Amino acid sequence: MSHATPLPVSPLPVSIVARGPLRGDVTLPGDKSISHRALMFASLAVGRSRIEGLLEGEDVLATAAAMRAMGATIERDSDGVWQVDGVGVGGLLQPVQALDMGNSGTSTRLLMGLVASHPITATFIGDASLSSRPMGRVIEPLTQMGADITASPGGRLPLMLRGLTPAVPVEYTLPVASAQVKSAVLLAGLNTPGITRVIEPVPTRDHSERMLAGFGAELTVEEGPDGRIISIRGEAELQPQDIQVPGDPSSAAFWLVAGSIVPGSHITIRNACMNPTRTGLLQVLRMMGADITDTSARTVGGEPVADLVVRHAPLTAIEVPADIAPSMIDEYPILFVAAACATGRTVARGAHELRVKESDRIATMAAALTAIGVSVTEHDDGLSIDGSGGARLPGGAQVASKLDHRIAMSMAVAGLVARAPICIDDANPVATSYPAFFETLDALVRATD
Ligand SMILES: O=C(O)C1=C[C@@H](OP(=O)(O)O)[C@@H](O)[C@H](O)C1
Ligand SMILES: C=C(OP(=O)(O)O)C(=O)O
Repeated sequence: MSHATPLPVSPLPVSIVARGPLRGDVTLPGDKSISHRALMFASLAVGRSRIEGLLEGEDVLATAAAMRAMGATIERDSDGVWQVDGVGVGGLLQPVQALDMGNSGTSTRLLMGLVASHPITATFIGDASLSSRPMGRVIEPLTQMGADITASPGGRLPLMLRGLTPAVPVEYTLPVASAQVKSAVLLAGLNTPGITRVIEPVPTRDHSERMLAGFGAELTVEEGPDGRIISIRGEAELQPQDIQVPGDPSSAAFWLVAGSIVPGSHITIRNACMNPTRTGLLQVLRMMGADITDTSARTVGGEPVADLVVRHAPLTAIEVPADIAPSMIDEYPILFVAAACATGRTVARGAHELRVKESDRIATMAAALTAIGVSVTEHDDGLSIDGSGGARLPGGAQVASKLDHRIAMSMAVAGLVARAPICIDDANPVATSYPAFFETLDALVRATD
C-alpha cells in the first residue's frame, strides 16, 4: 500500500549537564491513556461532554483529529477545557482521508476497534516507529468480529480496515497482557449486538472498564478461573460526562527517579493517578529503598489519585518481580536509570513486551546506558544492570532516542547525575506524552540555582 507520509521533522539534539538538587512542586500533565479514552468515549456519547486536564500531547491530539475526521465536534476552550459533541455509538462517519496516528500505538489499536463495528472503511498510517509495531494482535480478534483488514507485511501500518455492521460478538482470551488489545475488542463490542467478552489472564490497566461504566455502558468485571472476565453489552447508549483527567503516573515516574538519584532533591508531585494497575514503579522504587510518601489520597474522575513526595535516598539493587511488568510497563526505561545509580546488580526480566514499544526499549536502553559507561547485560526479556552505588555515571556520549519519548526523557534524567554531558540525538519525541518536560526540569533545578 502506498500513502502520503508526513514530512519528517528535523532532529532536536539536547545536551544535559549534571544539575541539581531538584526542588519544588510538579503539576503533572493529564494521563495519556485516560485522555485518549475520554476523547473516544465522549465522541460516541449522545450530547456534549467536558474534559478537564486533557493531555495536550501529540499522541492524544492524533486521537482528537481522528475522532473529528469521523464526525465528532471537538473544541478546546481558552481556559483549557475541551468540549466534545458526540455522534452516538454507531454514528461514526467515513473519514475522507487516511487517519494519521503519528507515534501512537494506543490511538491506532483502540480506534481500529471502534471502526471494526461501524459501516465505514478507514486507512491507518503512522510514523516510522508506529509503522514497525505489530498490529496482528488486534487484527486477529477484530477479524473474528467480522472486520476486513488489509495490512502491510508483518501485520503493520499502513493498513486498511473495513468495519462490519452488525459485527459478531466474541469471547476472546488475550494471548498477550495488553490493555490496548483488551480495549480494542471492548470498543468493537460497543456497537455489536449482544455481549462481547474479553478474558485477561493477567490484569492490565483498567481505564477503559472504569470509564465505559462511567459513561453508562453495561459492563461487568468478574474474577474467573482463567483471569478477569470483562463483558460489555453492545448497541450501548453512552451519556455525556464531565471528566477530570488525573495526572499521568508514567510522567511522574521521571521525577520519582530524578528526585531519588540527585542528591539534595525534594519534589512534590501533585495529582498522580494511583490506579493499582499503574503503580508498579512506585512499588519497585520503594523496594529499592526510595523515600517516597503519598498524601491526600482522593478520587478524581473515577480514578484513585494522590500527591507524591520524593526525597533523595540511596537505592539498592533488587531482582524486579516479573509479575509486576504489566503495572510498570512504560516505566522500565526510567527504572533502568534508577538501577544504574543503585548499589549492586538489578535484574529486570519478564518484560518481553518492551521489544515492541515505540522502540525496542530493551535494545535501545542497553545501547544508551552502555554508551554512557554503565555495565549492562541484555536478555531477551529485560536487562541486568550493575549500579554505580550512588556515584555519578560517566556520561560524555551521544545516545539515540529512536523516536521514543520515554527513552529521551529517561536519558535526560541520567544526564542529571553524569560526570560529562549526555547528548540526546533527538528530543522531539518528548512532545508525544510530556510537552512541558524540559520546562518542568528547568523549573525544578532553578528553584535551587
Ligand atoms: O491502553 C493503553 O493506554 C496503553 C497500554 C500499554 O500498551 P499495551 O497494551 O501494548 O501493553 C502501554 O504500554 C501504553 O503506553 C498505553
Ligand atoms: C507504549 C507507549 O504508548 P503507545 O503504545 O500508545 O504508543 C508509551 O507511551 O510508552
